Amino acid sequence: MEKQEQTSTGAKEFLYQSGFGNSFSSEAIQGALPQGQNNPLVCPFGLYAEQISGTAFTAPRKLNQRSWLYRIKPSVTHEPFKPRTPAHKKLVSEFNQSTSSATPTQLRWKPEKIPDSPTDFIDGLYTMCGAGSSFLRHGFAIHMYSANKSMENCAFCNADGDFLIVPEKGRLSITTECGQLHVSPGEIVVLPQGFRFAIDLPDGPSRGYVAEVFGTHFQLPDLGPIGANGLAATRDFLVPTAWFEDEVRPGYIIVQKFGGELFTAKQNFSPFNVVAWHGNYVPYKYDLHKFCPFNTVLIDHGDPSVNTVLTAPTDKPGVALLDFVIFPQRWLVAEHTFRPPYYHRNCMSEFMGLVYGKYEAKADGFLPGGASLHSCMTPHGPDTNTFETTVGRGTDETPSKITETMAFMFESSLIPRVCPWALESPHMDHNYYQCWIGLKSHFSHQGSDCYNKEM
Ligand SMILES: O=C(O)Cc1cc(O)ccc1O
Ligand SMILES: [Fe+2]
Repeated sequence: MEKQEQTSTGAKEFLYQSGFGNSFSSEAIQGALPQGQNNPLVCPFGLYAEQISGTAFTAPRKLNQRSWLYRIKPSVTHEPFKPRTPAHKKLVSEFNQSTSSATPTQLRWKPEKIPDSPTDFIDGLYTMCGAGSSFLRHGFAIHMYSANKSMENCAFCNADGDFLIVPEKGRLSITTECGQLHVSPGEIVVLPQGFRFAIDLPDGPSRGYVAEVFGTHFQLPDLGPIGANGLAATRDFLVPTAWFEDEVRPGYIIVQKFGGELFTAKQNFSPFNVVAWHGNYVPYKYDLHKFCPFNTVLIDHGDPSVNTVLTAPTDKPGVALLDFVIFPQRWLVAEHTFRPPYYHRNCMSEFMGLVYGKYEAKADGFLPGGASLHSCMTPHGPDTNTFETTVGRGTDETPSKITETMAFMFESSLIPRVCPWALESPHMDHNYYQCWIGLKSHFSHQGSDCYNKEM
């Protein structure tokens, strides 16, 4: 099924296909997709057939991902890769003592400024933290970006892993080999390992978050007792339709991220020259406002896993390499319950960001474009203000709605190491711990009606 994207601004509209994990197909020129076989001796219109494999050839069928691209010239038609100069010094794909530090401290960052000098998505991308190794195909990296200009005469290709991009400010107009996607704050986009893409900034400055997973791909979570419906619905995932340019582009550069280092290769044509394609290895976007949350309807604060949009699994059942979890608008109806997140320590590590609004556990200090990290077993929870005002309200059991907010969490079973520039960042909130220091003892042998008394 193809869908026309609705835009109220009159911006260029792109066509999308809908679904998750489907076998998709698309042709920009009718008849360009070979029928009945993948590599005919001569492809329609003289195109080259090229496969992109996102899983090992022999991966079980239900996990196997690959697509066939029919293009004007094959990707291989370029000069040798050379290290990009000057080197990008803030990208990491192997986390060890020489690249990053271990710290159990609660960390929080204020939003990064939009750069003054011309900076595109590639130059504006920097790794915050991560674990494991892209070389060993197990691990993840969390990056952020702050950019003010479109990529020009170049395409990016990430050989290390899949990018899940969460824009917080400014739309992204992304050209991929499968076609184009518009991604606004409040939407996310997944650009799987190996696809070439170029990011334009139609609104100017842009900022956001990126989760990168090594060695696996995002999938929808099982719904268990929730049943067959709810959370993110397959039909709300949008995949581009074939779009190509048949252009000579002298000095066009492919920038390849390989082991966290950037390499460049020159070619004289646009890599967005795929006239038709089919397969199940594809870039896609999803509007977080379409998420159908499930939650408590009587007592207690449920675990945030119920808000999982996408999960990148490990080999251990139920244990994620990286879960993408959201905290969207929703009704709170629990009775005699402390409704904000509980105080907790978690064997999983939690990196959080905020797309807009306020987060229910933090009255102040956690801002759109900012971030926090609570690593394995590091205690955290609502700040003093949130606790005092919630408990101070007493047994207010009327339903209340959390509105106009979109916070999210990247949660991993691997323990992140933090990059030096993130630890030394001028945006680091060195007073973060203060948000809990004011939590006082309300303990009383007389019972629990002590909250409104001065302690
Ligand atoms: O720490 C956080 O704010 C994220 C979180 C939210 C929640 O509702 C329950 C547990 C949890 O880790
Ligand atoms: Fe948490």
